[in-house]
Amino acid sequence: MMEFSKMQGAGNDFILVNGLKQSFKNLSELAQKLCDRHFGIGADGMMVVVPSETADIQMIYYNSDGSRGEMCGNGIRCFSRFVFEKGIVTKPSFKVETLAGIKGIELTLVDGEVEAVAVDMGSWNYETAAIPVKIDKNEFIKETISVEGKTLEMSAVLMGVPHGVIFVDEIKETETIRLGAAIEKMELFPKRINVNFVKVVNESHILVDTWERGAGKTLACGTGACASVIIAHRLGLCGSAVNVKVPGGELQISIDNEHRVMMKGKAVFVCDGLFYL
Ligand SMILES: N[C@@H](CCC[C@H](N)C(=O)O)C(=O)O
Repeated sequence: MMEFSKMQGAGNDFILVNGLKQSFKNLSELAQKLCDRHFGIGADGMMVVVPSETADIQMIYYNSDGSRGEMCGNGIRCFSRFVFEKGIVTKPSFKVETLAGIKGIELTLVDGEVEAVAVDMGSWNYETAAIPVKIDKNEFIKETISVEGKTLEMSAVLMGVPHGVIFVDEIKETETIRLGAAIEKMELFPKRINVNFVKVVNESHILVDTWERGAGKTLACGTGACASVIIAHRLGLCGSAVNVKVPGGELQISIDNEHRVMMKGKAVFVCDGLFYL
């Protein structure tokens, strides 16, 4: 038996495991087992708490298909509330090591309760070699792709994990699923890619629907919300402080003068339990 917590951030749901108390042989298999919505608990991803030599604590992230993700925006907010409320980290401002670097966390406490979590997501990278995109160009901005009989304009950015952003007049969930699934696995993206369909409402409000690499269509994607704002801002479609509405809730994203992205949103406990291995 193993102890777990289930949490969600804007409907992006996760299983959290304290790796300081329990050790596991194969985390990829464990993630697939726990995240299975029929035979397991059900979640978009799994996070394990492990010690860090360079930050206050380290987050290991796996997608529901068992692949490792370098970073997870909604996940790190849940992870931060988890380590604070379980007494693993005792201060409301701390640092979390991820495969995409060290992220600064600021918990908003109201009457001792974590009301919101702000994350300094760091900077982004447009270089095609870093994202990666298999194309003979330095950046992948407003490029034409053909998929499932459609011609689309897409931009890509690395926001800890690879993201594609496509602006649309209307978000259609069926299209997010049909096109997202096909784009994720295009040869153009050798490490696969997350795909965000974005409708700009005005310069401070956008709607985002995401197909996640390794997890499929989810109700929210934190890094995807950041990537969507970064690209929309670069193309002059929105300002530097944006409210992002996703199917499962809302996130506040802002870009500062030093090219750092800040993300703020909720992190909610669903339940604690024991899982039969
Ligand atoms: N849900 C996420 C992103 C999780 C990782 C992603 N699926 C990948 O493997 O790139 C978020 O909130 O950022």
